[in-house]
Amino acid sequence: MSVALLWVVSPCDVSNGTSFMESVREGNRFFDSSRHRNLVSNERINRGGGKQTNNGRKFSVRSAILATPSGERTMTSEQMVYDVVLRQAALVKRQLRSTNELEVKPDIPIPGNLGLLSEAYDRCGEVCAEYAKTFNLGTMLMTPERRRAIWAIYVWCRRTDELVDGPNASYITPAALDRWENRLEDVFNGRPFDMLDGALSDTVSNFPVDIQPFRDMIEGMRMDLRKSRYKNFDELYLYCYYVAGTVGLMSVPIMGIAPESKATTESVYNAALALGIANQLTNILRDVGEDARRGRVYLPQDELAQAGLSDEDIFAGRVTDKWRIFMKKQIHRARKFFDEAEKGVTELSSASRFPVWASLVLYRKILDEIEANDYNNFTKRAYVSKSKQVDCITYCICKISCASYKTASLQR
Ligand SMILES: CC(C)=CCC/C(C)=C/CC/C(C)=C/CC/C(C)=C/[C@@H]1[C@@H](COP(=O)(O)OP(=O)(O)O)[C@]1(C)CC/C=C(\C)CC/C=C(\C)CCC=C(C)C
Repeated sequence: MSVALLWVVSPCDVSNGTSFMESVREGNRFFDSSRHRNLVSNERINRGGGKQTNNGRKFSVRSAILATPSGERTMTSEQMVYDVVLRQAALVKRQLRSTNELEVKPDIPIPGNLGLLSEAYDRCGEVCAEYAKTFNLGTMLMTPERRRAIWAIYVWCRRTDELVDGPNASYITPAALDRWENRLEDVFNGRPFDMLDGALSDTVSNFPVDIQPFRDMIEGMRMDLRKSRYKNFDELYLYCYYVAGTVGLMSVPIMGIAPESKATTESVYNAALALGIANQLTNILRDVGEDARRGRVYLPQDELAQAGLSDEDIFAGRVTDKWRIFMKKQIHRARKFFDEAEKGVTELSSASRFPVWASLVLYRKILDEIEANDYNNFTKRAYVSKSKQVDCITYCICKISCASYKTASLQR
């Protein structure tokens, strides 16, 4: 399956890492960039200039995130990430204010043989259907424009993750990630390299999506290359934001906030961030054994030490009482993030709620399964059975129907 996706990632990338790098370096060769640059600048004018800021040129959150010149951090990870949340929320609000303006949007030219935007989106849909069946099913409730935009984002995230987690991961260097980031900048500047990038280029020109979460996801991949231990939860939080919280921030501008929602835009984005963090923490707790076999320990080192545990205990894979107590605390923390996320789901546009609920409920259930395995996440993979998945989905449908009923009665 991964090989199939890598082909989708870039047909010339499969054989070895060098051709991947070549492809990134020569990313614009199919493209008439001068023509497109004009089209993009026209588009910006049509949108009242909002897009310029959207594409991230005016701010550099990265430098805020990292450090002072002396190398010391001045804020916690949570504070720094909240900056990105505020930025994305501000962008959405700006776009809302300018929605009355007439938009004449040029098509993004798609490189490659097929040439058509709709085919590019169809290919994204196929990848989604292959890799994320349940989620893909949920997207069927969304409007066609939203559904295909979410597909395009999904595919970009999957390709980014495959760079460090796929079969060619050993070829990936920080320089290759830099090239992937350059290619991302090209996507946001309307200069896609391949058809899948083309779908994303079109998406980001249609929806108020900020580039920063995309850059930050690549930063998470860099972190994965250079780091295999996390000193404390602050460090882990930043990693979880990079690789998963970003997905929440990328998705909400597409899914949309319900017009009747009274919640602030910031609070909805915060909930989206929380869902990403909760999912990633859960993923980490489920995969402790698997990660340890790759020499990785994502659990906060200071909390392990406080619990009287060390990396050696993890590598030995012994489920002791100390481990159970430690795990209970970690699970408790992940659930808190799910609770935070729940508050945002009902604020999303009605057609987007179902896939989000489904992903929240199914992922949260993994925590119950870790408990049911008596905290043995070394040799047992917590897994939600098909019948439990059906129960979860039924629960989501009920929850959504109740919420819609309540809203309808309030409006009457
Ligand atoms: C409806 C929905 C879930 C939309 C998200 C669609 C989307 C763009 C997904 C991209 C996911 C992806 C490929 C991310 C790459 C990095 C990565 C692998 C992150 C881990 C996901 C699990 O993936 P994996 O396939 O490895 O998992 P399994 O091993 O198969 O279990 C993550 C753990 C995190 C993914 C993060 C999310 C899905 C966050 C979603 C948040 C929202 C959609 C915001 C919802 C809004 C509110 C207000 C709550």
